Amino acid sequence: MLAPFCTSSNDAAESLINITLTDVVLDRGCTRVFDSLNLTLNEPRIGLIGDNGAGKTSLLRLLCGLEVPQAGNVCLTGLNLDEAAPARASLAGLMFQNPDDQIIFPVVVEEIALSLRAHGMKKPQALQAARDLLAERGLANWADRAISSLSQGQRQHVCWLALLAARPRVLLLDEPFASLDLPGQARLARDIANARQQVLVSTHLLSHVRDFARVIWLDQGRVRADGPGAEVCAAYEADVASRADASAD
Ligand SMILES: Nc1ncnc2c1ncn2[C@@H]1O[C@H](COP(=O)(O)OP(=O)(O)OP(=O)(O)O)[C@@H](O)[C@H]1O
Repeated sequence: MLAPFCTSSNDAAESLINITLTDVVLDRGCTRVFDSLNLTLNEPRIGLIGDNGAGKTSLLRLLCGLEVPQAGNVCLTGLNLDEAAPARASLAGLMFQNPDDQIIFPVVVEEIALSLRAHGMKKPQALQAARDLLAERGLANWADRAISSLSQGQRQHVCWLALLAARPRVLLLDEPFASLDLPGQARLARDIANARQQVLVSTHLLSHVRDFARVIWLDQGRVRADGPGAEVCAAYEADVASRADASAD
């Protein structure tokens, strides 16, 4: 039997891990993305917003060890990326912007079972638990479907279920709503609200983070604003509107 994926907000608060970035410098290719970035990320729900290329994906990739900074430190629970490496998959898990960058197996049930096997389940048990998870969600008929037969939004849904099954302590979601239809967005928003883990969400759909206690607006690799979602989203929208007006003149 799987542990429940959702719990009360009190339990979510109890499972917070301390994330700090200190003087982080990150280059990707010939682009300097971050130049001395400092952040402490301790809230249960944090939104990341900003223009294309602002650094949202790069920040999420740093937190799960897919990017290594040229200088500075990224620490999870007080451990830097190297020290945290053995436990990293159980600390932080990324849902990629593009499902095809995340999905490994050709069939839905195998992809979700992979996440469960990371917790030591044997293959037959993991496959059965993956089927049970899909059935609980009314998706039993997806189990044996080829990933290649799913739409982009359906693949994103599989990625979300695989991440939930992996149960890392921090869920890093890179534009998770991008390909979802409106019912899918509502379902994912409800899942995020109920998740027992700490959640960082990057999105261009501000309605999904406006109610968060904390939203960070990244602008060309720098923190332009950081505070309650309603305030930071309003500031970003005002800036976007003023740039649109300026370019129309
Ligand atoms: N694979 C890469 N190689 C080189 N540079 C990259 C790579 N990926 C991103 N960059 C650069 O890093 C910077 C930050 O990109 P990043 O993907 O983090 O932005 P983002 O805020 O997630 O953008 P978007 O909203 O378009 O997803 C950009 O200048 C981008 O061109």
